[in-house]
Amino acid sequence: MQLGMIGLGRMGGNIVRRLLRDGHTAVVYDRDPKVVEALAAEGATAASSLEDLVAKLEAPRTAWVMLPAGQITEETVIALGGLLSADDCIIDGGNSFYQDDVRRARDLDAKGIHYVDVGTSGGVWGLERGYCMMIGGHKEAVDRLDPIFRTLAPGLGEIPRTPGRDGRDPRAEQGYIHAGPSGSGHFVKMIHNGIEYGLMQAYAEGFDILRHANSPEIPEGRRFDLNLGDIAEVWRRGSVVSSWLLDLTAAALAGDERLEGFSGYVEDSGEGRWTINAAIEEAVPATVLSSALYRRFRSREDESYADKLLSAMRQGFGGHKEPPRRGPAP
Ligand SMILES: NC(=O)c1ccc[n+]([C@@H]2O[C@H](COP(=O)([O-])OP(=O)(O)OC[C@H]3O[C@@H](n4cnc5c(N)ncnc54)[C@H](O)[C@@H]3O)[C@@H](O)[C@H]2O)c1
Ligand SMILES: O=C(O)[C@H](O)[C@@H](O)[C@H](O)[C@H](O)COP(=O)(O)O
Repeated sequence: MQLGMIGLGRMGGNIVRRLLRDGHTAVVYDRDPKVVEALAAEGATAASSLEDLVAKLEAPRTAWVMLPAGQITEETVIALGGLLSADDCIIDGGNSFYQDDVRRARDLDAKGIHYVDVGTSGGVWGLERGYCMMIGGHKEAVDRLDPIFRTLAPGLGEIPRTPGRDGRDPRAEQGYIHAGPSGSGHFVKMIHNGIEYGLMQAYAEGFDILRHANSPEIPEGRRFDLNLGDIAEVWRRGSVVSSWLLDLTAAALAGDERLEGFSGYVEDSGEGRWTINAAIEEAVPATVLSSALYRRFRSREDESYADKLLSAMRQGFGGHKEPPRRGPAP
């Protein structure tokens, strides 16, 4: 099948590569001509603009947008909407806010253009492992794009089949679902990322406690100098907390247990915040996910005004002086 790809960064470039490997064809555009040239050398057709990309696609056309979410994606979807015709399809595979999808799908529907939102997970490993996809849109469009999704998905692989799923939609165990109408794909991906924050935070805190088990504050007879790399490794094998995030943790600790290459400033791209907004709207308690999000905010402050205020109040009511700040653990 033929696909137009706009945005050839860490995700879009490898998605195209995985499609080319499986016999699909691609017309590719990025504002950076160097990445366009690189993919053209691997067999894609280069486009020099959105107009050129649309002109090089055969009808009914499919254009996959894999750009930074927000304004850039919004402008590109609007521009494509002006260039494409009825029965063409726009896919947004980035981490867009699901309410934007609902609006865009409604606007494009008026022109007969399909809009499909694809929450895409797998990061830079997707080329080899495949991408887990959570898809929203009209059945007609999603079914038409099935050859693309089938190639991009991981497939059954070595994961044992879940008992009791016979007769259910086989796409889920291949690594993709049609979640529902437009917006639902990104809604599911949003919650996936909210969970991602919580899981990451749980591992981070657990390993931090292990690391401080030799702290001078612990009575001497029960201090432990633990090998975190080995603990991460052994937990990967048969333990209850094994997971891909733990695999990545083990790899990071094997490389440099002191994590010297990181400052610990943890960004967020929005999905965690939207997850909490959804929880509030639904009145669903999301204590772990909220606290993981707030911990990221705290990670960006060397000195916290709130913490200073805590110290000031404590000193005020009890005369408690701040002890000298302890340095980082060895
Ligand atoms: N990196 C990940 O692990 C990951 C995983 C899943 C989803 N996503 C989402 O996928 C989308 C793309 O992520 P990425 O990691 O590939 O980003 P990236 O920054 O690696 O790549 C973005 C690409 O878009 C190009 N670009 C920017 N503005 C453009 C414009 N106006 N027109 C054409 N090209 C333009 C850039 O030159 C770059 O090549 C984002 O929405 C992101 O949230 C990322
Ligand atoms: O499932 C995935 O492949 C990741 O979740 C992916 O979507 C990406 O790495 C996030 O955008 C990072 O999100 P934050 O910047 O919010 O941590």
